[in-house]
Amino acid sequence: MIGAPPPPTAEPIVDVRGVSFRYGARGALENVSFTARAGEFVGLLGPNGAGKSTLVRLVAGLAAPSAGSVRLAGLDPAHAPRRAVAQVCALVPQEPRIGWPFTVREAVMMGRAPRQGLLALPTRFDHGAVQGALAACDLVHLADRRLDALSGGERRRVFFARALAQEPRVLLLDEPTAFLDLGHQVMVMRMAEVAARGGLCVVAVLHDLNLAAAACDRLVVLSRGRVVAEGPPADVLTAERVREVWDVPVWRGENGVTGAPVVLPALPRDR
Ligand SMILES: Nc1ncnc2c1ncn2[C@@H]1O[C@H](COP(=O)(O)OP(=O)(O)OP(=O)(O)O)[C@@H](O)[C@H]1O
Repeated sequence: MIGAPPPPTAEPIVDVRGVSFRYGARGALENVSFTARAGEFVGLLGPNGAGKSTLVRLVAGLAAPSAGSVRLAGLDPAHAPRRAVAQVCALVPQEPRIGWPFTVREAVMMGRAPRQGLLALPTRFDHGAVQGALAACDLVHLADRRLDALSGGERRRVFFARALAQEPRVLLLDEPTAFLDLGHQVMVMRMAEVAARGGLCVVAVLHDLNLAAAACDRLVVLSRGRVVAEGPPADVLTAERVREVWDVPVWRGENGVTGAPVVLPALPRDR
């Protein structure tokens, strides 16, 4: 963890209260409440199908809750103008899509759209934001490469850079470390931490409990559409809770270098 999170008294910029959501007859979220503040890095954890992506989509305004309320810097994101929402919040979805003929630099420049006038040429501020995002994501050497000539992991970094170039107040990341090698997993988590320490509110869906424990200020655990735990990583990631929620017996220890909690499956091997 880099530096300290904001005091718990700060106003939440993401404020989800008593939210439920259904896909047709199937309930995905049930009475979920959750807040996140500027300067905070919050990890959303939970097994497959727990409702994490659905919650992120509601915060980004891509869907409206069937009950309860979502506020994003005071906006109702499902009903506010998309441009106003995009000036506050950038989402890096699980499987971002974009037309292939673009270069990395052009794709990252798309993040500037909510800040540009219709048909206006990019300003030096736009170019500066794009260059900064490319540098932060270790993409400068790939800037003129076409997206279809990148590996899956490289493309994920491009979408992260596009979100940073958007200069949002809230950064929503859905599994930002999927398909990345260990070095780039750590790089992305550090970028998220640095963004939070710089004043962004960062909310990331994560499956790697140990990366989440090492980097996040606070963890929120979803299970079957409900919040079942919330708090600092060391309090949330107990062996009992991981076994209960993920249905796997684990060994719970501590990273000898950082002090962060570590959980590893504790299944005896069949020999
Ligand atoms: N488009 C959809 N139509 C119908 N049901 C859906 C749809 N998307 C998700 N669901 C269901 O809603 C529930 C929550 O899904 P969601 O994708 O939010 O879970 P998740 O925690 O992000 O899972 P994962 O870790 O597997 O990505 C699951 O039961 C899922 O099957």
